[in-house]
Amino acid sequence: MPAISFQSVSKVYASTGKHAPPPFKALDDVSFDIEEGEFFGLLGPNGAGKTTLISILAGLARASGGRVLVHGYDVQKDFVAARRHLGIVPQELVFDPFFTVREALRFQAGYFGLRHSDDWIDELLDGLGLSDKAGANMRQLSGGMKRRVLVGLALVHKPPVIVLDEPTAGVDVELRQTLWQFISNLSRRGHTVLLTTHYLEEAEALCQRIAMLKLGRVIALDRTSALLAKAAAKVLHFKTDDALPPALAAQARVTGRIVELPAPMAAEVEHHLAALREAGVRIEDLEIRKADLEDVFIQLMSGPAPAAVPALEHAQ
Ligand SMILES: Nc1ncnc2c1ncn2[C@@H]1O[C@H](COP(=O)(O)OP(=O)(O)OP(=O)(O)O)[C@@H](O)[C@H]1O
Repeated sequence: MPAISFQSVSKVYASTGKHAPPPFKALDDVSFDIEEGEFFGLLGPNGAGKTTLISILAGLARASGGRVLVHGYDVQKDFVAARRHLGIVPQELVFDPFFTVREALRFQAGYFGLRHSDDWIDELLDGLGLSDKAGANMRQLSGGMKRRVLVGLALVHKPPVIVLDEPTAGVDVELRQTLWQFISNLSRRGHTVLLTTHYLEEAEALCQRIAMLKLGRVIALDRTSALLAKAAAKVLHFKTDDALPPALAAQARVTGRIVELPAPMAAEVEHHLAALREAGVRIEDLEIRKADLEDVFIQLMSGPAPAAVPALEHAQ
């Protein structure tokens, strides 16, 4: 049985009020399964529908169509059982300012009906580097520490499925490392992890499979290694102050003076260099590097309007 099963999920945000925008389809027939024990990445640009999908999974929003199962429990019909299997680390820093860290964790454990959870709470505090802050009031914590507490709160009932919605947005390198070490440990212990992130190198390093969403549809779903293999084999990286010839400009990723040009076949490296020479483009600091997940992401996101990936391809 999959840990999470999204089955033809759609979401239309209704138009509310007189001057409101028309109804908006944020998710369109999203279907895929996440297997037990998988570390799974959900990627997509701003507005792709990631948070909407996670809100439906968490029971915070209702799907307009389709259904979502967690360990076989429907998130709407069997909300309590489904929720018990889920630990959700939200994007927003929401917390109760009146509790200490330990009190907040105990309170959350009680909410899930767990009474003797102090050993686990100590392990969580230790793993998240919060032991010395256990008695601190939530108001006294830095933003990064509050985020660690949110992770603790999500895990206090030992859920088999952990969902992290952009957990490292605006977080320093040290916390990112602590967090990933901790989550990777849980993954090794058999927990299922669903991660949404904008840091593609994070997804590349951690996730076994990745789904990419664009305008509410799944446009790619595969093992991370297979997605990388589909990417351009090489990327030309250089600096220039000159305009690129139109044929190359259409394929290039330009950031200020830096240009990156995908070259799926070795021969294209030569071809690109010849085209640049012919157009009189002066280049500096040329490097030829291997493609990474960011290249795949950009290729897919800049492609034509999405066609959904057939549901049958989703099985592992
Ligand atoms: N309550 C709402 N009412 C109307 N439209 C909404 C609502 N919430 C989200 N949307 C729209 O649905 C689309 C998907 O939003 P969503 O927040 O799920 O995207 P996302 O992939 O999580 O983006 P981000 O990476 O910016 O967090 C967006 O176009 C957004 O404007």
